[in-house]
Amino acid sequence: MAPVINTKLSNGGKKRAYVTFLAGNGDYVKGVVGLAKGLRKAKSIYPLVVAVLPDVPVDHRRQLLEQGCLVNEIQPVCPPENQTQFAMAYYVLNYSKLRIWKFVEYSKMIYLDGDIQVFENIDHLFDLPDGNFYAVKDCFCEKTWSHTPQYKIGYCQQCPDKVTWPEAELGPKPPLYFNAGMFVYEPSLPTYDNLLETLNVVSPTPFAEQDFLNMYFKDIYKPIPPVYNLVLAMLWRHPENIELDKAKVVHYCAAGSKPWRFTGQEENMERQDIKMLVEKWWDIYNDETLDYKNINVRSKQEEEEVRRKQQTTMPQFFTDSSEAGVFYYAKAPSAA
Ligand SMILES: O=c1ccn([C@@H]2O[C@H](COP(=O)(O)OP(=O)(O)O)[C@@H](O)[C@H]2O)c(=O)[nH]1
Ligand SMILES: OC[C@H]1O[C@H](O[C@@H]2[C@@H](O)[C@H](O)[C@@H](O)[C@H](O)[C@@H]2O)[C@H](O)[C@@H](O)[C@H]1O
Ligand SMILES: [Mn+2]
Repeated sequence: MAPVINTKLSNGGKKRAYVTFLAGNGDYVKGVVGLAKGLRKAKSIYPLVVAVLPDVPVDHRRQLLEQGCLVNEIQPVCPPENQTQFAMAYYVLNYSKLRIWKFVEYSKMIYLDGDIQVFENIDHLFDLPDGNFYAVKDCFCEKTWSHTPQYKIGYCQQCPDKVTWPEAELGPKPPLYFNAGMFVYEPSLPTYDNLLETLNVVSPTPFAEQDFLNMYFKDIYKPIPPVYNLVLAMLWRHPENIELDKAKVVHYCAAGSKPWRFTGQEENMERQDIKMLVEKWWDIYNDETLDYKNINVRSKQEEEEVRRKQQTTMPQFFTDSSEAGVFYYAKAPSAA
């Protein structure tokens, strides 16, 4: 089922933004606050929109607004009645992510899970050619995949030559499959309507909306490098494919790796690289200089400083104003 291709002009002068998803009254709000501060630290120029389900409490919404986020309430999306055993019971929540295709005030958006941190600027991804769906390839080796034929024969797209896909027994090799914790997409009402119509006629599957999005966008999916979504399990499943110091985006999706509830008890959570990444997440979360209110204060002080300097005489080492250096000062930070 090919998606309705975006017929809108490539940007039509419309806006761009990051978008994440928040449900419930639990601790994922910490993840979103951390993400907002991380985008600010990475000097992103785009805002962070947070699509919140109605059950997100006022206090959590206030925290997000105070961090400069744009809070959009969305209605839940429930898959058709089903007996599916989701890989994680709460994955049924994640179908509500599909509402972000309605945010057509934006020409292009980058979706990021709330358990993702952006450690380096990735704004350049907004300039990827329109008409495609960009995301990082997932891995099939965690036991969350034990229900699949890939897992059962030890096949993974991260190392396609390790175990040859047995076409005779299992049919054609599965198409490339992305992790839906991060993707670059174009909001579109026709696509949104078609997504929801299609959802009503397909049976839900263990990875919920991630499976659904992979099926829906398989014809226009374009893989991007793992530096844009380091799925933590790659560190022990496919270390040969990862250069940790080059990771721009880290996805804390391995069991036990959510920084705000990290205990270090689960399998692989004793690893030094995991502990380092969790600490890096907390460094940003706890950095008060990254709070939206402080950033604004600081940029006003910097502008004041620049104005004061500009009132002084032109430094003698400039022969004339044409050589005068342009005083650079911090632009007002993005809303994120
Ligand atoms: O109780 C919850 C569970 C999930 N989420 C959102 O749904 C996303 C997907 O869930 P999660 O990241 O836990 O899935 P994983 O990537 O770990 O499989 C999260 O990042 C959050 O943005 C949420 O807000 N509240
Ligand atoms: O609702 C399904 C979820 O599926 C994905 O998480 C999974 C998946 O990536 C597996 O491949 C990994 O083994 C596992 O660790 C990881 O949690 C997305 O990250 C999440 O946003 C959401 O779409
Ligand atoms: Mn996630």
